[in-house]
Amino acid sequence: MANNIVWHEHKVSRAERAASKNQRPCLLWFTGLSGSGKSTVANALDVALYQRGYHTFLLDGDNVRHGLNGDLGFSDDDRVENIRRIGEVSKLFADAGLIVLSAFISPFASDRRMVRNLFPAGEFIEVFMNTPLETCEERDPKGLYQKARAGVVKDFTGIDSPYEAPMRAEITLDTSRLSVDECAERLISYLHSRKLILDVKA
Ligand SMILES: Nc1ncnc2c1ncn2[C@@H]1O[C@H](COP(=O)(O)OS(=O)(=O)O)[C@@H](OP(=O)(O)O)[C@H]1O
Ligand SMILES: Nc1ncnc2c1ncn2[C@@H]1O[C@H](COP(=O)(O)OP(=O)(O)O)[C@@H](O)[C@H]1O
Repeated sequence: MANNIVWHEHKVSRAERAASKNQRPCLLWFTGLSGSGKSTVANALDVALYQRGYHTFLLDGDNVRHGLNGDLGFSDDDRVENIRRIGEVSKLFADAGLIVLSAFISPFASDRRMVRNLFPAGEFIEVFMNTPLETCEERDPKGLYQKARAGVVKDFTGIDSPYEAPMRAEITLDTSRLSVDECAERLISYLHSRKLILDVKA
């Protein structure tokens, strides 16, 4: 596939780019059912980091599926390709020195492992939104569970398409028990404790 293509080393390294931002590049990978709070919590963390002066970028399921992955649906194969592309894009943003927040259902453990393996140890942080299906379905912010139960939407995660829960996520959050702010605080504390952000300017 990549015949006759030579990898170019950049003159400015990812570490140098990140050091000038007082942070280490990393990827926070939010995974969980639709309605589990991935977007809401990722956005809250994004705002909190931005307000403290860190450089971030948020990639979100619905938005990426409008553009880059507009050709993909929700078959197993399309979900695999969706996550493969997003993993590569996340890596590019991290190479730019950013703290990347990616919020996708990413139902298959093997795909999440593939993305993890693109990153140096400690720079892929799996955030498992372990909100019970009942709560997600009760919230049903987009009315999709109702459509899935009625058979109007097919292959819906948690209903007629599988979700493989992470076994060893770095962080697990249940938004039926924690507020948005509590979730964001836990994530900030984690980043701080791992020295991924160096100086919290609260
Ligand atoms: N069949 C089916 N199953 C699951 N989700 C569906 C489906 N059809 C549409 N949607 C909407 O698409 C959003 C999930 O896209 P993702 O790219 O995160 O999915 S995946 O990681 O490829 O499984 C998901 O967004 P979130 O609710 O934010 O998770 C849904 O709004
Ligand atoms: N503690 C909480 N954390 C995150 N979302 C919550 C919480 N409590 C209620 N919600 C609501 O649940 C819904 C979660 O939807 P969303 O963030 O889009 O989830 P996902 O991106 O996983 O599909 C939103 O309507 C949000 O306002």
